Amino acid sequence: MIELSNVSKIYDNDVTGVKELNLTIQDGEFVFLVGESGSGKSTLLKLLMKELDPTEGAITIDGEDVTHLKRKNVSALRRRMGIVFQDYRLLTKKTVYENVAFALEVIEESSRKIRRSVPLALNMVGLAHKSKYLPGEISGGEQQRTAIARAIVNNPPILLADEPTGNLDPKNSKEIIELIERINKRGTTVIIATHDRAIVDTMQKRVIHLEKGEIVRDSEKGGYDDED
Ligand SMILES: Nc1ncnc2c1ncn2[C@@H]1O[C@H](COP(=O)(O)OP(=O)(O)OP(=O)(O)O)[C@@H](O)[C@H]1O
Repeated sequence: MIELSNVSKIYDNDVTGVKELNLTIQDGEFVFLVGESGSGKSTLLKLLMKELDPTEGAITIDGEDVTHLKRKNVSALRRRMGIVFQDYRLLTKKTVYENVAFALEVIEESSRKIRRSVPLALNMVGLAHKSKYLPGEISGGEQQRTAIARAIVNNPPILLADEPTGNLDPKNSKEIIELIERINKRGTTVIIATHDRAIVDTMQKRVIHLEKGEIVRDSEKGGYDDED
């Protein structure tokens, strides 16, 4: 369970990122964060992945207070999170297989575990047949699927995604969201920041709407613009 209690982030230039957020996300939930550009979606994700510390308030993940963590504890927390970005962030000189394997190499997993886990993750995202390709040789949708394989290869309980379909056409966007939904159905908690109305409207999941850093709507199931 992820809990935010009265969480605010004020940037150094006095700009409010998010303000007095109170939020509980249960294990296994699928949550969309929506709102205009600048409403605080990325700030909230960065607080969860501990790229930022809150100015005020408290964050707990699975009962552990993670409001302020030392660097080595941030690494331990990140092992429990898969993270996906709009721009994929793949290593351009490594193959699809090597990009996914790299996520395990940096946490010093055994080569046996890597040999076993990488093909499973690539199968999950439907890319086993492209494992020897470089990112520049595959489509944007396939690059994002590679990034998702990298994010889930260690079976993290939480998957965070910041505009994962932002660079994709509607068909690829739908495929990516359906893939993330399959990952969610295996039990992973999913939190996605998005502008993509069509996706949010189709999926009918929990929607948290931010405006100027504040939560203005939290619907258990709904579309992008639904009233409560
Ligand atoms: N590093 C930073 N320093 C100062 N202000 C920032 C910083 N990052 C974000 N902000 C400000 O915090 C507010 C929230 O930004 P945030 O990036 O969280 O919004 P967002 O909803 O993710 O927007 P987008 O959809 O454009 O990514 C904005 O006013 C933004 O300008």
